[in-house]
Formats: sequence, C-alpha cells, structure tokens
Amino acid sequence: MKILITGRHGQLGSELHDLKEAYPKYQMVFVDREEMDLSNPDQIIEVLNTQKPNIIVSAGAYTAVDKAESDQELCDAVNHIAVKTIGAWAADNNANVIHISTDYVFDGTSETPLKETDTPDPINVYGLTKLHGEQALRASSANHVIIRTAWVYSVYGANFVKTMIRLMSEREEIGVVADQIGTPTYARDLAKAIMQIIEAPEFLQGVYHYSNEGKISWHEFATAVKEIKGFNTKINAIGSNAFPTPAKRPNFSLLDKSKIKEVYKVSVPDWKTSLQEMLGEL
Ligand SMILES: NC(=O)C1=CN([C@@H]2O[C@H](COP(=O)(O)OP(=O)(O)OC[C@H]3O[C@@H](n4cnc5c(N)ncnc54)[C@H](OP(=O)(O)O)[C@@H]3O)[C@@H](O)[C@H]2O)C=CC1
Ligand SMILES: Cc1cn([C@H]2C[C@H](O)[C@@H](COP(=O)(O)OP(=O)(O)O[C@H]3O[C@@H](C)C(=O)[C@@H](O)[C@H]3O)O2)c(=O)[nH]c1=O
Ligand SMILES: [Mg+2]
Repeated sequence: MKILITGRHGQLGSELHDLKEAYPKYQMVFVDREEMDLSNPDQIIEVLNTQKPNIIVSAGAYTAVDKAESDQELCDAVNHIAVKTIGAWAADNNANVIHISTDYVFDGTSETPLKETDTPDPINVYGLTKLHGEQALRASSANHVIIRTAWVYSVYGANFVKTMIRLMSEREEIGVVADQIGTPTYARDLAKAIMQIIEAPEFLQGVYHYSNEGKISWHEFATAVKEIKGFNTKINAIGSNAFPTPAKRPNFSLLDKSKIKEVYKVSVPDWKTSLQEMLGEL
C-alpha cells in the first residue's frame, strides 16, 4: 500500500512524516513544492503517474490567509485546481483521497458547533478557494474523505503559538482578539487521526470535522501559551475591529466532532493537554 502525501514541509506534512516509522507496512512518499508544484497541473499528473499511490493525503495548501486576498489566482490554483487535478487522477486510477480543508469555509455566524451538514459560506479568499477545492474533489467522483480542521499548530512551520511566543519575548503588552471563537488543533493529533482513517477496515467517504476538544478565543489561546511558558507580557482582550487585517475571519468556527468520533473512532484530545505537549517539545 503506497501513500503519497503533499505538503511535505508543512505542519501536517512534517507530523505525518514523524509517524512514518510507526507504520512500516505502508510505503509513505512525501512530496514538497520542488517535487510537486501544486500550481502546476501537468507536474501533479506526472508525479502521480510515476508514483501510482493507492492513497493520496492532500495536505499541501496555500495557507497565508491575509496574503491570499491580493494573490487570489495562485491561492485558487493551489487550493482548488490542484485538488481538482488530484481528484481526476484518483478517480481514473482508483485511488482514495484524504483531503484537508478548513473551518474558514464557514461565515462564523453560527451559534452552535458546526456540523458537516451545515452550509459553508466563506468570507475570505482562502476560505473560498478551500471550499472550491472540496467541491471539485466531490465532483471528481474519486473516493474521498474531506477533513475540515481549524487553528492548526505544531513545532513545525509557522503558526499562532509560535507567533505569540515571539511577540511575548519582545513586548510587554500585546492585543489579541477575544471575539473569534473556535478550537485549536495540534497537527500531531490530526496526523494520528489521518492514520486511524487509513487503518480503518472501511473507507467511509464524506466530510468530517476534526479539531481538539474545547471552546476558546484566540485571546484565551494566547493566554494559555503565556501561562505555560511563564511570560509576563500583558495580553489585552481586543475586538476584531481593533486588529484590522486584509482578510476577515469568522467570529465562530467551533467544529462538531461527533461524526468522526462515531465513524472512525478517533480520539480527540483536549486542546490544553495538546498545547502542553507541543510546548514541551518546542
Ligand atoms: N494552518 C492552519 O491553521 C490550518 C490548516 N488547514 C489545512 O490543513 C492543511 C495542512 O495545513 P498546514 O500543514 O498547517 O499548512 P502549512 O502552511 O504548514 O503547509 C502547507 C504546505 O503546502 C505547501 N505548498 C504551498 N504552496 C504550494 C505549491 N504551490 N506547491 C507545492 N506545495 C505548496 C507548502 O510548501 P512550502 O513549505 O514550500 O511553503 C507547505 O509545505 C492545509 O490543507 C490547510 O489548508 C485547515 C485549518 C487550519
Ligand atoms: C499576531 C496576532 C494575531 N491576532 C489575531 C488575528 C486573527 O484573528 C487571529 C489568529 O491569527 P493568525 O494569523 O494566526 O490566524 P489565521 O492565519 O487566520 O489562522 C487560520 O489559518 C488558516 C490556514 C486556517 O485554516 C484557519 O483554521 C486558521 O488557523 O489572531 C491578534 O489579535 N493579535 C496578534 O498579535
Ligand atoms: Mg496564518
């Protein structure tokens, strides 16, 4: 069984790579930007034809949410057209696709945890291109699982936790938004969940929501990092309007994880336990 993973050097790609030794029964092939430029459909097909994977884990993506607002074409190529291309190849070659999507496909107006049946309505370019990627994969008729996750962090790559540590080591006072509610996801937990899906006796298609357990704001997330790391920086709770960014973010993106727990029996660690684990390794 051969598994091809895109986004080798991203947070999720790196965590999946760390699990490679634990799964010697699979041939896990990782591709980075150089080996497979996701904005180049011909190269995607060429690599897939050479590698002929049984499973594709589509972890590569354009994730710079603010930059995407002025870089829509490239963002669409990577988050939408590449997924369409992967889906078409998988349908023709009977491969399964596990694709990663985002809480940012939702508009943030819900007041209850978001279910897979809730209607997406993105409010920024990144979210829109990710939604178009999901739709293209579904239309491809490839066997697929789409995992929508949220607020991903890891010791690898760039993320909110590492940004907060940098800011807190430089400043005495920072402001962090308190009116955007969701749940962080430790990329290692997500990588383990993906391997559990691969290990499952049956590949049950569809969309699944996955994050860690809990309900917090970015402000509470930053405060937890501060407490665990022992910083003295004052973290002011601010409204989104006091932290203007090119892209709008949803105010509420808490995901309901019932379906993935029920169908794939995955465990969903508490957000703070996972944050402590990650910070312990940083
Ligand atoms: N990060 C987050 O907070 C969240 C992420 N997600 C989704 O989860 C998945 C994994 O995200 P995560 O690991 O955090 O993302 P990262 O930004 O850490 O990694 C993305 C990877 O995609 C690669 N990539 C970007 N553009 C191209 C391209 N043109 N060709 C080839 N590779 C490219 C990057 O390559 P390079 O290293 O060369 O830049 C990088 O390795 C993505 O689908 C993302 O949309 C969902 C919710 C939250
Ligand atoms: C750096 C900083 C950010 N913020 C705010 C901005 C934003 O609303 C929130 C989080 O900032 P970030 O830029 O890390 O978040 P962002 O890049 O929007 O994170 C998103 O990335 C994509 C890829 C996803 O799929 C989403 O699930 C989500 O994780 O914190 C502050 O309030 N103060 C600060 O000092
Ligand atoms: Mg970001």
